[in-house]
Amino acid sequence: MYTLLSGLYKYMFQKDEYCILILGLDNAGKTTFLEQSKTRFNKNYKGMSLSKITTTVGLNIGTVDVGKARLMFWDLGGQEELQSLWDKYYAECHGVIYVIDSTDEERLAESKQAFGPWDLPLPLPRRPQSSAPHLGAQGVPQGGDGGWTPWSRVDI
Ligand SMILES: Nc1nc2c(ncn2[C@@H]2O[C@H](COP(=O)(O)OP(=O)(O)OP(=O)(O)O)[C@@H](O)[C@H]2O)c(=O)[nH]1
Ligand SMILES: [Mg+2]
Repeated sequence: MYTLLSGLYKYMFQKDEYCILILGLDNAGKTTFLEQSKTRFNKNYKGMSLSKITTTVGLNIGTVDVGKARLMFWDLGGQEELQSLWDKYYAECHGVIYVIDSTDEERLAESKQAFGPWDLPLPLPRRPQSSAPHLGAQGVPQGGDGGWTPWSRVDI
């Protein structure tokens, strides 16, 4: 009986959870985008002043509920020395938002390069999960394949 009721409860109220990476060069506007999304979609969220946002060292995590989906955004630091950490998150994410400051023409080539050398296979779309992957001490996803779909090569 308990199993039946808990299954029904989960079916009715549990949200499918998706992890979305927010990538892009430093100063591109990733954290600002995340804060704006949280303010727009989370009714009770009192957004922080955008002028207080400082460069991200590590990552910021933000959750936004949209209908039956829960989007967990991982906003990673974009500084050059932090870009080498990006690929640690690919296997655990369902999607990527790549932010470009279109007014910063001088850095467009750099932005393309940071996005471009993905000579790596990207994961296929993954099925949603009921709980977020475990993040280790440095905020990097830890262990286990979580039953994800195998990787497949995608050319950009
Ligand atoms: N005018 C304008 N300024 C923006 C916009 N988005 C972000 N900014 C400004 O750009 C600067 C950098 O924004 P962040 O959100 O910190 O950039 P980031 O990509 O998170 O940078 P890192 O954390 O260093 O990787 C801040 O001064 C923001 O106020 C935008 O849409 N328009
Ligand atoms: Mg940031």
